[in-house]
Amino acid sequence: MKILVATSNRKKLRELMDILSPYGFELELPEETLEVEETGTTFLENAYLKARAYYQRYRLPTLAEDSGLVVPSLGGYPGIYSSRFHSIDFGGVEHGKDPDRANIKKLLRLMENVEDRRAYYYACVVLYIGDGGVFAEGRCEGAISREEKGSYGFGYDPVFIPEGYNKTMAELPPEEKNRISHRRRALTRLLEVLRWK
Ligand SMILES: O=c1[nH]c(=O)c2ncn([C@@H]3O[C@H](COP(=O)(O)OP(=O)(O)OP(=O)(O)O)[C@@H](O)[C@H]3O)c2[nH]1
Ligand SMILES: [Mg+2]
Repeated sequence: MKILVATSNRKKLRELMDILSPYGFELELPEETLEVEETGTTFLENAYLKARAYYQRYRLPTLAEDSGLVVPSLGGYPGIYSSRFHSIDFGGVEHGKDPDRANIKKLLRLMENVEDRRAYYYACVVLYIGDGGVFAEGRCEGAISREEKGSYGFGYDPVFIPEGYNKTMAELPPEEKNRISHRRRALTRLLEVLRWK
């Protein structure tokens, strides 16, 4: 089954493809990336906004995903602001050319004196097929390290230690991350909802 993927993040796309291709899904990138403003107040709303925008343009079954890192001791931040955390009005703005690095720098700075380092990744996926769609969610529990390690993955992976590991997500090869990630869990649930597996 061919599905359009409503994302501008190539690394996210790669993970979605690696997880879904064994189930016979062919994921396609749109010809043109749309600027979709993520104005929702939840991951679900933002995933729907992205899916609907691409569906309305291309009229094809569309998969969107909104995800982020939730740190309870920071009141749930970065949360839905994960990709632009460095630039938002919370705990001071962090400058830098690479947004992922600036996000990590800000997170580690805000957590310098924080003992409770528990965190989780969250993903909400939406498959939009016309008059609506189906959604599913997934979580990956873990903790925030004190220093960056590893070079696989993207985003906060160099400082996220998944539960049961003593390595960061960025030290795990892609197959391992894709076995335990929030994205994997959300997609597995989506396939169950669709009775696909
Ligand atoms: O280290 C990480 N490993 C992950 O597995 C992961 N998943 C999400 N995140 C963070 O959350 C933002 C998503 O924001 P997001 O869903 O809006 O995606 P995005 O803006 O990158 O692309 P798009 O799909 O919206 O076009 C990302 O940028 C990252 O900062 C992750 N960080
Ligand atoms: Mg986004």
